[in-house]
Amino acid sequence: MSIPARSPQANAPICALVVDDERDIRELLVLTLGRMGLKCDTASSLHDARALLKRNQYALCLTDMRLSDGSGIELVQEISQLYAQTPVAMITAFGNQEAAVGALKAGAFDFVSKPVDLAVLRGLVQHALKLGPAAPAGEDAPKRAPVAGAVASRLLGQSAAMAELRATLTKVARSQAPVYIAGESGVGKELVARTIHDQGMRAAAPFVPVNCGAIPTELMESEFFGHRKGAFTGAHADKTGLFQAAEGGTLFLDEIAELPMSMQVKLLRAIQEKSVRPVGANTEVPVDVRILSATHKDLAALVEEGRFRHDLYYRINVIELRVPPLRERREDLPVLVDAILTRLATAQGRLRPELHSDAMEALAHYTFPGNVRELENILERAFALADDDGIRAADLRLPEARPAPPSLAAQASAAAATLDPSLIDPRESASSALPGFIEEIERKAIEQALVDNRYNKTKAAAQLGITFRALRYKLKKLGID
Ligand SMILES: Nc1ncnc2c1ncn2[C@@H]1O[C@H](COP(=O)(O)OP(=O)(O)OP(=O)(O)O)[C@@H](O)[C@H]1O
Repeated sequence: MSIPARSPQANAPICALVVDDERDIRELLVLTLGRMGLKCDTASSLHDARALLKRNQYALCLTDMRLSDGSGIELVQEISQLYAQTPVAMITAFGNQEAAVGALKAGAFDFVSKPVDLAVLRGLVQHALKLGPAAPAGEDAPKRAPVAGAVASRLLGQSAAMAELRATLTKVARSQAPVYIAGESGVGKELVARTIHDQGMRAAAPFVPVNCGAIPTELMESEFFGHRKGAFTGAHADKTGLFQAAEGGTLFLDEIAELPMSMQVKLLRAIQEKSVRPVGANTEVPVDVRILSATHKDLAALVEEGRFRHDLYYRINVIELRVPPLRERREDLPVLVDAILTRLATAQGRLRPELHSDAMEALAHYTFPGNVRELENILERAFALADDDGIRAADLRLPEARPAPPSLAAQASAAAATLDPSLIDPRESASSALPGFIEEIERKAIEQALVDNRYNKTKAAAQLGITFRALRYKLKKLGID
């Protein structure tokens, strides 16, 4: 079917289709959209909606879930397939998360629950309009937004897996559906989340990454939802939470598996109701935030074990993306190595060193348990050690190229030795000032523990005798990425 191009004239009326069998709701929606400058056609049944869609082109369709002659889901599916340039949103009954998730899976870009909150509805309409001028999700989409191509190129890799991931991201960016990003540590999950944000219609609004494992449990509610002055001891002023900080944009919940059960319930509520209640406040504040989440853990297994709420998993996992480990896409190594070395050289004002073929060969055979982040660390270290002659395999100091791995007991005593300040000569340290010296000891111990535990932070923290959160804090403080 050929779809007429949308009128390029800026002052041509923008048309929306409102589908609901309740007259009052239709009128409310038409009034609200009318105040936003949209002209509306209305349909009270699936049959009428189909007829209108055949004749006209719409910048947006809002449909109720239950229609007299069928389900709104059917309409969502048809619009996504036949009129892909029309964003469609579903109106669902309050608290009916199955319907909301079903609509998103069927291709709706968003949903709004009844009773319709007009502020939420206005936000949704604005987002829908930013999706135009219409371009089908798919191959044409990257050409539409100039920022998209630029950002997509940051997610490097020539493998088929990365090409497929980039193509999926372009489609996913158009939707408002929650995306769950699975993959090992250091594989690029946060970069994927940023790319979705940057390519989507929320790009101009904030991208707020949150490490769920780094917030102390007792502060979580206030961090996420904010608080009112006087809500608890120490609440000296009103504080905006992370949801409100991400207003209009994206909240990226990294390490979501670390959320305590009590917080999982509250998070689910905020996501479903699209509103938050700051600690100490009497009223809810509507929020318009897209939720992306990630963890390196097997979330489905945690759900099975009863350690992660099934309903929250179901809600955040409308679209699941898997970022493959680096060892499954070794073709990406040359382009990644090239980009990382160029970045290091530019940052340090040095010439980009040559990577000798023996070094590339060694990288090609290495398993990269810490994925791209580990590759970055390896190259950074090699870059520091390399002379004008370039980087050779020995400069990489790959764990597997070292002498036979020590036993666990030997590893433990080696870690303990690294922690023993008496074995480190402060005169050999880059900084002989006490804070710098202590930091250096910490850095060495942490780096060693990470290598010993194949970049598994939970195990590294256990080896170091500190909590996972404390390790995350120290990694951030010491700038160990
Ligand atoms: N495909 C890629 N192209 C370019 N850089 C990448 C790619 N994948 C990862 N990186 C880089 O590797 C580093 C680690 O990536 P990122 O922080 O996104 O990983 P992660 O999976 O979120 O890690 P963690 O599980 O530890 O939170 C970052 O510096 C990121 O820019």
